[in-house]
Formats: sequence, C-alpha cells, structure tokens
Amino acid sequence: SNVAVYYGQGANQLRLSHFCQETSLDIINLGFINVFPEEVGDWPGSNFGNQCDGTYYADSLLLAGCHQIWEDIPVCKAMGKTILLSLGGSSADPGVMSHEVAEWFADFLWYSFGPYNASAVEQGFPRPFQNNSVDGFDFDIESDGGHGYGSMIDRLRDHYTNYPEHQFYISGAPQCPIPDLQLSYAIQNSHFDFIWVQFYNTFACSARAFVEGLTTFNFASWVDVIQASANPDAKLYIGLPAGEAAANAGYYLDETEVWPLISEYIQSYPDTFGGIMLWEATASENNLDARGLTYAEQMKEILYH
Ligand SMILES: CNC(=O)NC(=N)Nc1ccccc1
Repeated sequence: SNVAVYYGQGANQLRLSHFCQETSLDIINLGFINVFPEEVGDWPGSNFGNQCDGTYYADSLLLAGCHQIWEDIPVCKAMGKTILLSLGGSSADPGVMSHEVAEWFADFLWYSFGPYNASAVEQGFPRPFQNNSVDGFDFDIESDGGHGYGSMIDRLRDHYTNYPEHQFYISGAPQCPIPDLQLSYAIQNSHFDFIWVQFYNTFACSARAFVEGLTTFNFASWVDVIQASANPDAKLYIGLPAGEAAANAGYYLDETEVWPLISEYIQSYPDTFGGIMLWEATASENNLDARGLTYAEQMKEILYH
C-alpha cells in the first residue's frame, strides 16, 4: 500500500527533493493551483508556499519562477515517486465552472504541466515546471463544487489516451461526509484512480471517531461509493493529519491509535484499500516518534507490518 503526502503549503518547508529522498513516500501531491479560470482563456493561479522566486507570468497569478520544483522533479522521478499537481486547497475559491471553462482549464493544465508539447508552447502555453511533466492531477476541492470537475477529468483523460506509453492519474480528496458536496458528481461519473478521503476536520465520520469507538467512521460507505462509481477499481486511501497542528484540534492520531484502524480496514477491504494520505509533508517531517521516525515512516511501517 502507498503513502501519499501533500507538499507545498508547509511552514518553512524544505525543498521537494528532500521529500523525494524519503523512501516512505510514494505519491506527492504538489499544492496548489489555487486560482481557477472564470472565462475561457483565463490563466489559473498557483501558490507553493515558500518555494518559487515570487515572480509571476505577466498579468497572471501563475508563478513563473518555481526553480526548486523544476530542478527537483527529476530527482523525484529518479526515486520512482508519482508527482501529482493538486487543484484547490482550503484557500481556493474555485467557483462553479461551465463545461467550456472546465475543458479550457483541463487543456491549460495539460499543455502547461503535462508532457512537453512544442506546438502548445508555440500557441503560448507556459511551462511553469519547464520540461517536467507531472504524473496527473489531484482535485482537492473544498468549496463551490459542481459538474465542471467531471468535464475537466473527462477532458484530461482524453489527453491521457494520446500517451498510451505513460501512466497518468486522476485523484480526489473529498471530505468524509457522503455525499461530498464538491466531488460526488465527478466521482460518480468520471474515472478516478485514487480517492483519499479527509477523515479529519468533520468529527462524525473522522478517524478520531473510530478510535473513540463510534460507528460513524465511514470508510465502509466510501467503499460502496467507489464500487458504484465510474471506476469501481479506484483505490481508497485513509487521509490523516500528519501532526497535531495539521488539522483542527483533536483529529490527530498517534501511531498507536492508527494501528488498529489500518489493521481492520486493510483486512476488510484488501482490494479497495490503497493506503494512507497525509496532510502534509512538513508536519510529518517535524513529527518524529521516540525512534526518530517521521510520521510518514511510522505510517509506512504500519502498512507493511
Ligand atoms: C487534502 N487537503 C487537506 O487536507 N486540506 C486541509 N487539511 N485543510 C485544512 C483545513 C483545516 C485546518 C488545516 C488544514
């Protein structure tokens, strides 16, 4: 099973290559594209915390100087990591997109962050990570959901079919209440590869509730959602805060509390259980146990016990 981690919004975070050298991490979600186009032709905006050099493409909110990221993605690829570009995050204000805007947004992301395409560059698409291609796109939509995300994902998958020799992914990070207001339509109708549910910040369905013996933790119901979705083979991950301060108070579980949770669900749903998602990389890095293991390393140990 995999450990997926968000990177880009950590306090005083180290550069990406530091995390790509951590063997416990399998998937790294780069967050965020946090400003979404409102009209066809609008460029999105990005934010990667303390990374990049603060310069933007002219008349845009899209960062142009993310040298640490474009230098480090090759390290990540050499270490066998899957790098996804994450859209949304808690600060985004996506707004509900029309089908046309959604398809434009998908095309922009593909031509700008996907495989290098000389004709797209000639058409004026930027290359914020230069010649590096991400391995797919993650939807961390925390407000203003709607049908647009289904259109984006379908469009991205059309682009993916033009590169049959390369595996590209689509993932989503819904909140744990079902239906998730932002992503349920897209999950139902479009092909996701990974769904990492935020089993934190909403008490009833949280992992904390499981630890407290409540029956309202709803991983099992999310399995049903996936099995009724456009991709019944999508993998379901348990999303957890990587440190005390990485989520609202009370949601963090220490490794002794995570053991029984993982043990039960990895055994009950071996085909659908995909692993653990952590919010986020720097909180994990700063959250060492008595043995000096980061939280991600503690989680990897539990998965491979
Ligand atoms: C996958 N996205 C997130 O996990 N976002 C997230 N955790 N946002 C947040 C919400 C409340 C407190 C801290 C972080």
